[in-house]
Amino acid sequence: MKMNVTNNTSHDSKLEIQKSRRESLQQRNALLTMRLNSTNPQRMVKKPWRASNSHQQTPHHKTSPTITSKIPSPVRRPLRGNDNSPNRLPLTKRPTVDNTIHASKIPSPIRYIKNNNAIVTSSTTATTSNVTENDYGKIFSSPKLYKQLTLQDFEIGKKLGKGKFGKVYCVKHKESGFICALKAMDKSEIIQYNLQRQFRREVEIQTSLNHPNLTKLYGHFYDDKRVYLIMEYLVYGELYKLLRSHGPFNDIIASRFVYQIADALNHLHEKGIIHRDLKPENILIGFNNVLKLTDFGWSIINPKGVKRKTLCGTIDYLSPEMIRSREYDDTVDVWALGVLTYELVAGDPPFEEDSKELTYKRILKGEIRFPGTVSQDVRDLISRLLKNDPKERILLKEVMVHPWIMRNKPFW
Ligand SMILES: Nc1ncnc2c1ncn2[C@@H]1O[C@H](COP(=O)(O)OP(=O)(O)OP(=O)(O)O)[C@@H](O)[C@H]1O
Repeated sequence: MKMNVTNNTSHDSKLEIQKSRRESLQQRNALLTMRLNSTNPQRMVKKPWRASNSHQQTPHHKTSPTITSKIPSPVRRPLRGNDNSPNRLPLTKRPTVDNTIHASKIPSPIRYIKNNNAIVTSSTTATTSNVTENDYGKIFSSPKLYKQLTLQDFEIGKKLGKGKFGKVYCVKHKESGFICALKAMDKSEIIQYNLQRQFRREVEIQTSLNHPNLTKLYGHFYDDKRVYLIMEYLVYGELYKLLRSHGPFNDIIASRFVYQIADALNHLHEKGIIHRDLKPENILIGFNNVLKLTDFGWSIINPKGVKRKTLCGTIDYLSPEMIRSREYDDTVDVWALGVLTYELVAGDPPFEEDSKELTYKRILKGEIRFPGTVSQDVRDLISRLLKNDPKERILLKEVMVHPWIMRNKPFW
């Protein structure tokens, strides 16, 4: 639901906004309840969203994509820690995620850009909760409840996915009816990989953040075997899967996505946090194509001016200074945003090669080859983000007002 709030908003229109926000929360809960119960909502038929400035659409653009259940998951090469580091994680392929409900129950998020009335029509059979967004955080941060939370407080729904250290489920908090994502991780594995400190840091950082484009962590609890993270539930899953199934996005969609991630990164940097693992796998999609950056496992609180040296991230997204083992700062996220922007409009990362060594070589060379379908405006932005010298990289605030963004913004 798109709302324009101006400074002169009257009391009445404020009430109107609050009301529509509440309604949209109820709609959200209704859809989530449907998904939790795996009921079969009517297929929501909507006009495919078309870009009004169609000249900007790439030949790859499809107007009505559907997320398919079995999306081939090309090998990504996560790189975690120095080769000698005890914390180095195995360089494994990302696990395949059971995405069946995404495919069968809920249409592509892209269709929601201009037409989200479908949420209303589809929710008639579902039960709704009266919990408002502000209450969500309170439910789990209330000292009384927080201390007492156990797995029994949740109704466990579908498995949403599996990460290296745990499984993620769609769950309903029985008392409030609030639907969220619950990530369960084995304590023994955290200890085995010596990740206690990293885990604690991830929880601390993510709990302290509050931004529309960052996945909220409402709280956590544990039992003898596992620790559980209660997270905001992002109904459409990973941006990576959408990109794989949809192909490159047109400028209107991609610019909106890039704007949101630039905003999220800017917020993190203002708080002195570097994400260090930006990539489409770590971006989840909520209602109305709102993107949420997630996975703060490699984030670090980094006071301004302090440089870091740890090599981390994913090979295709590594910055030249990281590859050269030089000191770096939050501009590594700006580089990664350049790689992400390229991947969104071209379909693949800019320096992708068959081997790690060749990829490194291409990153260091910094030569960007654009497919003919990529517009001049976005080429300009990508070139400014992917500057070899970190000091020359465009500021995130400038990204948000770059001509590519500004020209496409009216069509979001
Ligand atoms: N908040 C969420 N809402 C909806 N789906 C989620 C949420 N968090 C995770 N998922 C799904 O569960 C999958 C596993 O997530 P998880 O965070 O455990 O692992 P990961 O990020 O894929 O890998 P890693 O183990 O490297 O962190 C994700 O790929 C995503 O599809």
